Amino acid sequence: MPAVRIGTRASALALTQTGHVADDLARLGGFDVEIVHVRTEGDRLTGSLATLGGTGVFVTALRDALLEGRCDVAVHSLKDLPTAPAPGLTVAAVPLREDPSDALCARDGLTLRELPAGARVGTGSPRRAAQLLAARPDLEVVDIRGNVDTRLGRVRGSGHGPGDLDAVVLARAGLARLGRLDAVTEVLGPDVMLPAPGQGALAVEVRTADLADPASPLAAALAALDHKPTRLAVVAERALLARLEAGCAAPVGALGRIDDATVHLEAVVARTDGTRLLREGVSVGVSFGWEGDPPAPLPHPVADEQTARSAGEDLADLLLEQGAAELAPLGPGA
Ligand SMILES: NCc1[nH]cc(CCC(=O)O)c1CC(=O)O
Repeated sequence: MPAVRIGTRASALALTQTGHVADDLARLGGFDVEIVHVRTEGDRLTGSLATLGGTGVFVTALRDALLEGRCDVAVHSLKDLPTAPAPGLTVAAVPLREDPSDALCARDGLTLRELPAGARVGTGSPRRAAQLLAARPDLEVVDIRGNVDTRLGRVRGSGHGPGDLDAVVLARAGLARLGRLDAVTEVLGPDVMLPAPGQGALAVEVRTADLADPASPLAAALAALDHKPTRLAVVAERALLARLEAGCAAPVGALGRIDDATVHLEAVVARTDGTRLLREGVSVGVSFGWEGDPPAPLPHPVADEQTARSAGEDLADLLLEQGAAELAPLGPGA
């Protein structure tokens, strides 16, 4: 049986995500999968995520492991992946994404509307803070970080931590993967909170050289794992982020959806205190790249990705025309 080594961070979330991809690769390509643990800078640093500066703290060590041949495949949370391409590496699969929503995990089953005035809500994300405060200006947003269990433990009555908060906001997808949907008291719809670009999706990255033969077992298994509508949605979301020159800590939300061969992309740029939100959307038809007679699927839907990318760029330009850069810290060095 061909062997493949998958690199992962050692966090519970990374391990479950990697485990799912490992199972998929074993099923699709009959691989003997070995899991390799890689320690990343993001696991060591303890400061607020918003103050770490720069993007991709969770990603660099995994990419180094790939480039140095210590593993063959790396699984990332797509929202943690910088938008700049990594020389020598390719995201060969974006599997079907989970519900990309954010989720409120509050004490006593409370929803966002039901939280009392002045309630303390924990998040380290300026995007979540801004949209929370836009919906409920009376809340007190508390900057927190740490893994999912640490954050859930800070909710009063959770029984697992100090309980100094009334609620926290986390990605629903991460909670689903960890089997902790029991903690969710409200899934925040896109009308209230647009997720981070790429939230809920995974990126399966490999050395570009290993894809040279598209018929190789690894390339074929990755092509089968790739979910085209998810890929087009995240390409649009990430093109917007790149055009805005916004990092993962910027108060920018975006959600792409594919429906009837159309990419619908919605985005928000916010002032972190929630006093101003700019929200816009675009819809652009995509071709699904069927070719030949009889039609055969293209293995690499290049044309579609270009259309999805320009949807993201056009929406970013629209937001910039409306003053996005005056609201939020965007641009290099932001
Ligand atoms: N930045 C941390 C991170 N990276 C990916 C997820 C959740 C899973 C996902 O979005 O795919 C999380 C935790 C969170 O935001 O709650």
